Amino acid sequence: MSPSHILGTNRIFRIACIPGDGIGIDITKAAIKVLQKLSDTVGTFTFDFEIFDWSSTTFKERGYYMPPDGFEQLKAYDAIYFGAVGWPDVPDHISLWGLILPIRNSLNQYVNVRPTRILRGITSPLSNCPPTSLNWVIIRENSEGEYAGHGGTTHAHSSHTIATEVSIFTRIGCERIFRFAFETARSRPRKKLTMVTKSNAQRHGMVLWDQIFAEIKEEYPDVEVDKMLVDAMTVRMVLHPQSLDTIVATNLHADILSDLAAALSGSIGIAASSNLDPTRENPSMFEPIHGSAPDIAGKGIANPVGAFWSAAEMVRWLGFEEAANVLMECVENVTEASIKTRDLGGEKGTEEVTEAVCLEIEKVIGK
Ligand SMILES: NC(=O)c1ccc[n+]([C@@H]2O[C@H](COP(=O)([O-])OP(=O)(O)OC[C@H]3O[C@@H](n4cnc5c(N)ncnc54)[C@H](O)[C@@H]3O)[C@@H](O)[C@H]2O)c1
Ligand SMILES: O=C(O)C[C@@H](O)C(=O)O
Ligand SMILES: [K+]
Ligand SMILES: [Mn+2]
Repeated sequence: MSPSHILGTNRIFRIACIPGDGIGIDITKAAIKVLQKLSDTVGTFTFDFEIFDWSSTTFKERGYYMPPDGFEQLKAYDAIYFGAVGWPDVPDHISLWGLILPIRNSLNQYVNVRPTRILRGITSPLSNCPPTSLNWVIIRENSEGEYAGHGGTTHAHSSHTIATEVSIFTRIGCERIFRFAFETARSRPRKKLTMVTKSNAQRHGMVLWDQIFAEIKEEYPDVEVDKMLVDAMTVRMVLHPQSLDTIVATNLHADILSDLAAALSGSIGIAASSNLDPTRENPSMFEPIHGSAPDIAGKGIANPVGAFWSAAEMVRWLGFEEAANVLMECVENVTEASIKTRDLGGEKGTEEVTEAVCLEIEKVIGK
């Protein structure tokens, strides 16, 4: 341990980076560059990045995404930065279940936080939607529900093939995600939480979900709550975005709603996520919500903004709130100056946007 670490003047954080596949590689490189610039310029923390080559490419060579001691390796780090996993020549359930889902599960990252707002210089595809009208945080249950992985297939090779995909809702799983969601809602000015469900059609797990929400809300009398069926929620997000603030939803519902939220705030390429272990016993993992985007991979045009926003959330989680805010200010100075990729109507490449953010960091912090 360095003397500065002991004195606390320069905290050193070990970051495990898993770029993965496709544009995951480009945007992780961009995020590392910006984080490096931020730490060099701020001077109170340092990142020690280690790159893990766990991807669909290495899966095809070695037969596995993560080595058997993969989780143990990750536990030695302060945080994980993730790009994306998935490539057309590997079935998507193999890649997801080979890497990202087991990490979320094994490291107890039971919360996925997905903030959405309209950044400066970006316009929503919704007409009449100023930035003040769309400012949400989606809290995604990240450990069970429709992603429990329970089920199976029998009677294959017959006309009676059966496949089940069993959703699992547990009391503990529901209680802990709702408490996190209420705490998030309470920490925001509007103190407002919308719970998303589908308990009209799904009469067991979703009914338990609703029941436990009703119990936990008694602990938070200062938070205003309402409840939406997920289908109607899509309509409300589009037609009355200003009526929403903090949103809590199941693993699958929030997965879908967060892509919609990203599009409504301008692009899937700007949306961030934090996979958190709120107990802090294990490292948390930060990644943009988008995937490997095979259609644009290798072209140098991936939007790195979602990767930068995720990096800012990592900095915040590690305790440097002010530096996280400065990073977001710099990112928004760049989008406001119209230095944008094609998905946002611009013409810049990933590297040009990255360079612009680095220059902005020097300018803003150097002031
Ligand atoms: N957490 C993850 O690692 C994760 C997330 C989503 C999808 N996936 C995987 O990624 C692969 C592709 O999935 P998909 O096509 O459904 O979703 P995707 O998010 O990769 O792409 C959807 C569309 O959005 C565009 N897009 C995505 N990110 C962008 C960015 N940063 N800049 C500009 N445009 C961007 C893509 O070009 C594509 O047209 C699949 O294998 C899927 O399983 C992984
Ligand atoms: O389904 C998933 O969780 C993978 C991906 O779509 C994501 O949103 O991270
Ligand atoms: K991702
Ligand atoms: Mn998704």
